[in-house]
Amino acid sequence: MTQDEMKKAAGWAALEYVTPGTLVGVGTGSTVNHFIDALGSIKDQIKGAVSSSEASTARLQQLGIEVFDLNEVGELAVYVDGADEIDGSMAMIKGGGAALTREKIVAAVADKFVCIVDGSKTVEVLGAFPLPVEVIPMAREYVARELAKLGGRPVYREGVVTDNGNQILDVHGLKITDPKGLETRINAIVGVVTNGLFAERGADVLLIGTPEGVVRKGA
Ligand SMILES: O=C[C@H](O)[C@H](O)[C@H](O)COP(=O)(O)O
Repeated sequence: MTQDEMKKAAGWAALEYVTPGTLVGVGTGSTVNHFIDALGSIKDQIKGAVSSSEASTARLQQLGIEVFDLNEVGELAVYVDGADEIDGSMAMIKGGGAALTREKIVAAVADKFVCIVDGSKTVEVLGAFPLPVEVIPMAREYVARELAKLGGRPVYREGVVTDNGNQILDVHGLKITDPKGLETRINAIVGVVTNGLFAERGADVLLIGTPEGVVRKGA
């Protein structure tokens, strides 16, 4: 079974968490693209979606799914998204696709976060995947110096501009023993828009695509 087939299995399994007649929060990335395709198969049964990126919006609309502005809707029942890493406490590193800020916003208004991954994304300790940090462009080098003081090695993701017009620093070499504490600490650096630690608001349900089938954790 290929990695993409495992992502697809997890993406389609997430349909179970979609309630007919509701709006669905939709994340970003190659795993979520499978979920979007799955949503397309039931598009007449849902009200529409709230999207976390221009890329997901385009894919949703291509399938005929209406995309709503978050400011025009209330709470969402469910948010479905992938992750770059997820640990046993359901804390995640996200933002490999630079969509972390809008993802964190949509996740914040959802009752339930359903994380969909292939088996390579589950880890004991977060941090082997470089931690993405979205920064206001003029603050990039200042933020990089502050991140270095925390023990990381920030690398500017050259050529990438986020949907919000900002830049990304990928922080290598962090030992993330306290995900919630580090999430709060990095967000307190002036010029940081968001960091890719989703620990304060982790996942509620984890669907892992494996060669033996989809493994579920949480409820
Ligand atoms: O910014 C991107 C998102 O956080 C993605 O959810 C994450 O990078 C996982 O993406 P993929 O499903 O492509 O591995």
